[in-house]
Amino acid sequence: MTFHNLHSHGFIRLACAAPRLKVADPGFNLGEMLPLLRRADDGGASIVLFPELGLSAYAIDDLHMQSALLDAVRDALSALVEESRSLRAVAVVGAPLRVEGRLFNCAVAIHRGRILAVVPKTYLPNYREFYERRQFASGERAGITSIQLCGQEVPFGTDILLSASDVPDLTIHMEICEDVWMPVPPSSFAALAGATVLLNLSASNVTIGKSDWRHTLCKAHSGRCIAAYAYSAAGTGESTTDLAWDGQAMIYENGALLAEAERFASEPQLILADIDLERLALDRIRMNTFGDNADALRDRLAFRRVSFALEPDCESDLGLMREVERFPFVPSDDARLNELCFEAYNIQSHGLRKRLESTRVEKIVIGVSGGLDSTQALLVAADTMDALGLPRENILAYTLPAFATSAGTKTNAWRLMKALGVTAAEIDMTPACRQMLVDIGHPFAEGEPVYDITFENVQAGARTSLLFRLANKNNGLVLGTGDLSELALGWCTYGVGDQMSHYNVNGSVSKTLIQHLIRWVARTERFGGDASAVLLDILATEISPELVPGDGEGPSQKTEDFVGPYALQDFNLFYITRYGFSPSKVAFLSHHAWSDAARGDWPPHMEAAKQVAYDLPTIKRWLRVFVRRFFETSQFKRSAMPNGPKVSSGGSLSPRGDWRAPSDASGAAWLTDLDRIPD
Ligand SMILES: Nc1ncnc2c1ncn2[C@@H]1O[C@H](COP(=O)(O)OP(=O)(O)OC[C@H]2O[C@@H]([n+]3cccc(C(=O)O)c3)[C@H](O)[C@@H]2O)[C@@H](O)[C@H]1O
Ligand SMILES: Nc1ncnc2c1ncn2[C@@H]1O[C@H](COP(=O)(O)OP(=O)(O)OP(=O)(O)O)[C@@H](O)[C@H]1O
Ligand SMILES: NC(=O)CC[C@H](N)C(=O)O
Repeated sequence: MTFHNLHSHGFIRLACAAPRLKVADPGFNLGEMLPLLRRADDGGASIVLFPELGLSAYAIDDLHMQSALLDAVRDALSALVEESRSLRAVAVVGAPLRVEGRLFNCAVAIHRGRILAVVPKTYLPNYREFYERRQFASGERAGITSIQLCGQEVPFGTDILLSASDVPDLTIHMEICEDVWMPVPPSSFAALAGATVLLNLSASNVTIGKSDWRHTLCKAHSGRCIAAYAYSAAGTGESTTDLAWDGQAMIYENGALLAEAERFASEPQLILADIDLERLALDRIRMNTFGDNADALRDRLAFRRVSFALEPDCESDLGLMREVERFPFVPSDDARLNELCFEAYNIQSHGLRKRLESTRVEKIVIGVSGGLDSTQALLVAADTMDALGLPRENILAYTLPAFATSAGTKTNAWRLMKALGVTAAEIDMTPACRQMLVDIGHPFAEGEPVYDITFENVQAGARTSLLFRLANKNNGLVLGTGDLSELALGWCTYGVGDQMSHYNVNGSVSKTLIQHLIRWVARTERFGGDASAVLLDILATEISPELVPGDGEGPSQKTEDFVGPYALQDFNLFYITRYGFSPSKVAFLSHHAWSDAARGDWPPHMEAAKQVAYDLPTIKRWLRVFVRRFFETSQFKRSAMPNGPKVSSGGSLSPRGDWRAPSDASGAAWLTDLDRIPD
């Protein structure tokens, strides 16, 4: 398997086809299906789903009981079986089939000349415009386990799953239209029994608003089942004697819409999307109650498994047919980003509000550097005071310059504190830091330009020590500012340093999101025009801890030169901690998200200069830094982190919350996997 092939990373390509159709003309209908099937197969699809009763057409009423029609369906099926010999994909088609004197509305799965299974529809609608029971029998209690079809002995029943022997986690279930409109669809049991790809062959006539309802069903069902759910409904050509058809086809994965066909199209429709089977399997492991639910319903999960070797193309670069956002914490859709910013601020500020109320402490002490994190924490603090009806003067904000503080950040710190109306003060940290450097015999005290970790941490420590004592003196809480990305990388000074506080509102907010939160406050002018102006200046400032003196031309320490671009590190952080993906898979995804600056949407209002691309070697280089720092050197900092609210999914590293890990682990397994990424 090659790195650039999607099958190497737990993906499988799924297609939904909505072909043109003629009423009661199986020969014509097969002729329309085949080109779509071949197109999907050429495009790397492993499963191609067609609509309910697609060979005969759905709305043909009593014509379903005509021998000539049923024979023509069998002939078309035989032809399809022959055609499938030259294809890799599993074709799933709908057909009316006579079995032991009854007629069933069936899904037929065909792969390389073999009919894998026939699954009859369970729930036959017989209300309002539907009359299926007049022609069909339900497959639920048919008592038939296999049938003869096209010269083959074929498993038959509603209790069948198709399991690929050569693709991990690929288990397919088929159900038919009405089946998913039930309170408990057959696919619920299939998912609990291990099916990851749930297929629905549908013929759902359209009425106003019905499309939304189908979306709701598929979205919720795919999420509830932690599965892919593909839905392909009959469209152009179905009989309009009494009804109309829109050909709605869609593919969902765990609540997210991956692809959707044009409705009411005059041309045949084919949609493809790549399903992340590994992600589904990992999420089912993580969500322990999924397994509990299976245990509780064990007597309903007696499925027969039909095993087959899919033999997908594992060598070619087939691309990746799903959108991978560059910023997993920052949506590129403006409306969603607005909503997310609103929620993030409220979560942060509600967390702090509760802590102040329960401690009966009414003051906050915070160090304001003019950088991003302390700005965000200060904005949250101001919001919290407003919500509690306390004066903003209760925020005791300090700017604490030392050896490396630049005029620019200090000016911005002052402008921000003034614009927000908090109690502002400046304390020069240089004498205290110099004294400690003298006391510990550091060469800097002798005038030598030694700017090592000790030199840096003396400053971070002195600031923290001072803030805690100011909190004692003023009966306040020290508000932490360190963000999620810094925590992941261990980019903070432990203990007596910025790692510690009484309560930290930023611990679950990534650096890439913080930038947008600040921009959102600036744009919405929540704190007035003066505040907005300084916020935009802060956003334009280079990210630096300002612990090592510069040469007057900007900071000497650019954080991203050390730990890598936060854009990439937040990507790594999200996929490694939220899903548990291996580094090589993260690199594969990151390459799709980041290799071409012109592909896909960027978050709104993002500076053009930041809209850059990263090649695979760069991605690999910084991923190695992430793996080393995250797994090997910084867990002890997270094991002792202060309290603070979880803000985003995939955004908590609290040992009391989402992330429990040993502080003395080896990163060897991740580093070995990293070597799978080509240079
Ligand atoms: N597993 C483990 N369990 C317990 N203790 C462990 C440990 N591994 C190391 N240690 C101890 O911890 C020490 C390392 O931790 P620590 O003292 O924090 O020091 P360290 O992580 O080496 O340095 C702090 C880094 O954070 C950067 N920083 C500081 C402040 C703010 C920002 C910012 O941009 O926001 C960045 C700073 O530039 C520097 O690179 C080791 O020397 C060792 O004594
Ligand atoms: N000059 C300063 N004055 C006051 N507080 C400071 C100063 N420098 C650092 N701090 C405190 O230490 C924390 C960590 O410092 P650091 O400079 O790394 O973060 P930041 O400037 O807030 O944000 P960023 O990491 O994005 O630059 C700050 O958030 C702030 O609370
Ligand atoms: N074919 C079907 O099972 C159609 C029934 C489904 N409830 C619908 O309205 O579309």
